[in-house]
Amino acid sequence: MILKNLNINYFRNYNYLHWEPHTGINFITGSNAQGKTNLLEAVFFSGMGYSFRRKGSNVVNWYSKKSSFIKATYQLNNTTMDISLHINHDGMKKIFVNGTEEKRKSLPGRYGIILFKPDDLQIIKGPPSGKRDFIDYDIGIIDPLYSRNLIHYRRVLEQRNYLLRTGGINNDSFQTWNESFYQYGAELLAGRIRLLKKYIPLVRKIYADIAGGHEVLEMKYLSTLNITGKTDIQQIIKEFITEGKTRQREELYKKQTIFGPHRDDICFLINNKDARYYASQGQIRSIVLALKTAQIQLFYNENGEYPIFLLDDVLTELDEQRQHYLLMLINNQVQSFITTTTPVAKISHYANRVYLINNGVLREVI
Ligand SMILES: Nc1ncnc2c1ncn2[C@@H]1O[C@H](COP(=O)(O)OP(=O)(O)OP(=O)(O)O)[C@@H](O)[C@H]1O
Repeated sequence: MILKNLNINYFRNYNYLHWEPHTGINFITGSNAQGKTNLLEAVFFSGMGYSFRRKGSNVVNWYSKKSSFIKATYQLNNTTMDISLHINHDGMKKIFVNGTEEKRKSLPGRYGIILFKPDDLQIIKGPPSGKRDFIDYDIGIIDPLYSRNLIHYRRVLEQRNYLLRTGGINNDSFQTWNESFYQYGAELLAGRIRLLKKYIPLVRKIYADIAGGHEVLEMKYLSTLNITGKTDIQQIIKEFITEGKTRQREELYKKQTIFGPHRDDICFLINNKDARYYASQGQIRSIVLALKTAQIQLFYNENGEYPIFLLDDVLTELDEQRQHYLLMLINNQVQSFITTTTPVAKISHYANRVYLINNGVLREVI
C-alpha cells in the first residue's frame, strides 16, 4: 500500500498541508512540539479513521471554527482509493471512500498501516493485557473473522460479568449467555492459535538475525484453559465447559469471569529464560523490533503487498546496529514515515526524502 498524497486542513497544529511523500523512506525531522507526531497521526487517521493517541483529545485545530479535513489518495493492489474525512469539534466523523459515504471498516489502513511507537517497548515487561491487545488489534486486523469474533466475545463477556456481579446466575438468560461465551471464546482462542502459528516463526527468525544467531527467542501462548494441541472449536468448547464447572464457585465468589482468552498471556523466552525478568534493555528492544518487522512480513504474506510503516520517535531508542537492521529491511520495499529529532546528516544516507517541520509547516530538505 502506498500513500500517494495527503491534504490536511485544521488538523492539530496544521492549518493547511498538501504533501506528496516518497514511496520509500520519508524522514520527518524537527525540534520538539513542531508537529512531527501530528503528521504521523494524520496519515494514520486517513487510513484507519481514528487516532493512535489517547481518546478524548480532539484533532481539530484549537483556533479554527471550522472542522478538520483530511484527504488522502492510496494505491492498493493496483487500484486507487480516494479518502476524505471530516471531523468536527465534537469528534464526529464523516468518511468518504471514492466519493461515497462509508463506515470506518472500508478504509484501507485495515489492510496495512503498521505503527511502531515508544509505548510498544513496554509490551514485553508490561501486563498481559498489553500483549493481548497487541495480538487482538495489531495482528488480528489481518483476519476479519478474528476481529468480528473479538467484538462478539467482548459483548458476551460484559454481559456474563454483569450477571455474575448482580447475582443473575440463576436467571434463565445466564445459560444462553454462557453458551455464547463458550462459543465465541473458543472461536477467539482458535483464531489466536491460527494467527500465532503464522506469526511466531517470523518473529523467531527475525530475532535470530538481529542477535546474529547467538540467541533463540521463543514466544509462548499461556492459556487459562488446557488447549495444548487443540485447534478444533468443539474440542476447545469442551475445555470451556470443564473449566466453567471447575471454577464456578470461585467465579461466584469473585463475581467475574476468571478464565478465557481475556485472561490469557504471552510469554517471551530468550535461550529459555523469561524475558520479563532476565532480558536486558537491548534484548527487549530487539524483541519489539522483531515483533514489528515480523508484522510487516505477515501483512506482506497475507496480502501480497507491503504495508505502510509509521515510526514515531523510536529510532533513537535503537542502537546503531538495530537502526541499520531496520532501515535496511524496509529499504526500497516499505513506504515508511519516520519521525526523529536526530540531526539530518546522521540519517540522510538511509532516506529517500527528509522533511523539516517548523510550527506545523513542512519543508522538503533532501
Ligand atoms: N488540536 C490541536 N490544535 C492545535 N495544536 C495542537 C492540537 N493538539 C496538539 N497541538 C500542538 O501540536 C504541537 C506539536 O505536537 P507534536 O506531538 O506533533 O510534536 P512533535 O513535533 O512530535 O514533538 P516531540 O518531538 O516533542 O514529540 C504541540 O505543541 C501541541 O500542543
